Amino acid sequence: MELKISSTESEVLENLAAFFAEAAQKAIADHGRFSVALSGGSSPKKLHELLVSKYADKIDWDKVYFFFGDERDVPLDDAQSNYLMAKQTLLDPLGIDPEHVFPVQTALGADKAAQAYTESIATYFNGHSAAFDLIILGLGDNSHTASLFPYTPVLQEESAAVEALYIDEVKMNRITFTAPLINIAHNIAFLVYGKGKAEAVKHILEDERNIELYPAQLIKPTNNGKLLWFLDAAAASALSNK
Ligand SMILES: O=C(O)[C@H](O)[C@@H](O)[C@H](O)[C@H](O)COP(=O)(O)O
Repeated sequence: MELKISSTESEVLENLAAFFAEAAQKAIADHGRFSVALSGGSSPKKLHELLVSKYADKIDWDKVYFFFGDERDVPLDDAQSNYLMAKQTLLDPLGIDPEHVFPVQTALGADKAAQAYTESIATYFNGHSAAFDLIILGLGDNSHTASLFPYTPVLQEESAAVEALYIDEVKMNRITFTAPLINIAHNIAFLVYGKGKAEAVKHILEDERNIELYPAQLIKPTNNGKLLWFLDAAAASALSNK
């Protein structure tokens, strides 16, 4: 695991954008395409905007394939949709071919959408191990990541790739990558900035293992992948070993 602590939010975003570009270039050179699972929430918006403003002509975007680490069980044109946020801040501005974007088909209903997403991922990886080239994750102030929330059954999932479940904390169904799917990725990058995340970062990185309370502790590469934490000083401020 690698901590990349920057003094400011903009430096964190610059670092992750540069890592994204490097990972994309390596994957495209190695196997002709780059599979990335985007994070939801608000933190990634500025990363997307930076990729558009600075990397539009530095990455072969036509060889990038976009998935979503989790999705809210809402229509894809709903303001809460992670797909809609990515469409508005990244996919449309870059003119990404919709054929290269895999939204969670929430119109099917949560359970069927999770099943369909599992099949889409298997088809993309053509029966091989679903090892994404990059999975970007956020961190909630309650230590959840993707839609792996505290005290939910999905935390115990050891084989399924995608699960749908009702999350009482947010009063909605979510569809989420499971920890086993995230952990086989070649690169896993947390993007966490702001003081409000400092306690959660400390829980995940320094407190005793308690995955029910701190689900993001589940995230550990199992396929020789890289785990990187892109943090600003504020989000890292509660760490004793920086
Ligand atoms: O669908 C979601 O909301 C995300 O996948 C979720 O895991 C998010 O990354 C964290 O809640 C942090 O969200 P913020 O970046 O908005 O703080």
